[in-house]
Amino acid sequence: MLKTASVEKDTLLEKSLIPIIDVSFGTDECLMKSVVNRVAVQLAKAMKEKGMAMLVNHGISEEKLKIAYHYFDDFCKLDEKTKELYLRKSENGNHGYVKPGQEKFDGKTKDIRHAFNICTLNAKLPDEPLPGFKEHIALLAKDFKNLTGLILQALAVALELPTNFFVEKHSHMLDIDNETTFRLLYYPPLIIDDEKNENFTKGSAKYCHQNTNFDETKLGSLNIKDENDIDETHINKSDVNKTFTRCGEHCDYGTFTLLVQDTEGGLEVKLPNSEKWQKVGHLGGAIFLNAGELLSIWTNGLYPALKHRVVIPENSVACTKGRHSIAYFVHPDNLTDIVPIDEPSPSASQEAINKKKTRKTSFKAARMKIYNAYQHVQKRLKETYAS
Ligand SMILES: O=C(O)CCC(=O)C(=O)O
Ligand SMILES: [Fe+2]
Repeated sequence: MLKTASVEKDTLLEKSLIPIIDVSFGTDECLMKSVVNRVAVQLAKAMKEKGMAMLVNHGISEEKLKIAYHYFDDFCKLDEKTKELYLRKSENGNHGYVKPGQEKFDGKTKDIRHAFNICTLNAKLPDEPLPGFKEHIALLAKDFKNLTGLILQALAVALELPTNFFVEKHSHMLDIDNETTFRLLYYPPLIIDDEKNENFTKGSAKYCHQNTNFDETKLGSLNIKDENDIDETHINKSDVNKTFTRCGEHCDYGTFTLLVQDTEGGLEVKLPNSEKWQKVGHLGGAIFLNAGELLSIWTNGLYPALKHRVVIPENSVACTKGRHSIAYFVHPDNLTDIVPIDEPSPSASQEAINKKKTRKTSFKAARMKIYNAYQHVQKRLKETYAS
């Protein structure tokens, strides 16, 4: 059995049901090629059967991640007025701060978490109140971008396409004309109220100030120093995962997502062709990779998008600890046509289209769904932020 840092029992990691892929690569080109080929074989199996994998030896240092978590804690601690200056505004795209309760990933349940979407490093970032924020995020984002390059190559090799097939379609990540997003997340500790707490207002979530002093040596015990040090969110027992949740069920919209979490805290998935929610668990230092909707459309469902959510954990240790995560949502350049790979794109020559006429029915069906990457993500974002 795999030794994980899970406090939850019965996790997919514990049961060795999540493929673990070693992605260590150096700067040597020959070595890199052989790593791409090996990762391609493992990724093909993982994506087909599970829609997910855990990446290890990826080279992104724990230290860099921790500093990013701390920066985001400091951001969440700023007064409301300052935070408002950085709010995500739909009319300006996806960039910016998202307050707890502002998103409903499943369309009905409010997500209790702070999020900061970074779509480009040239957009407004809290460098003034938090000197060094931008510089640090830029370094970390570069690491995620490099790792993404390797995965995009491996995916192409896995699908017997030219190695740079996907790389070329993702040439503007974190730049203009591309919706790739680096997202900082903080899930506050939760106090589930049994209605005996007199500070508790029935049916509402109350946010206090942040606890930024997370201390790994306390893993497994409550991360609460004293009453004044808690960013506690009280919620009514009957509202748990009904009115409020940590992140409602959804599939990510793009090609794939890379996700790191500092601690367990309710991440669950539905394996392909299963309706059962299963706990992921926690493998310290690993990066969780999950397939998104565009990869699924591109591969005609061969690599299904992974349904996932973050629930309010039943386990009181997992529940009363704050949780940090960072998601790197990989998106193709906006004008990329999203057409199943074995179908000609609308911009392909008439000759190529004629060649495919024998498969009239399936092509017709695919054409009905043709849109570019930008149109797809905009449609999905509208659904997520509809109040
Ligand atoms: O924080 C997590 O573990 C998952 C977040 C997530 O799925 C999302 O923001 O799309
Ligand atoms: Fe997600």
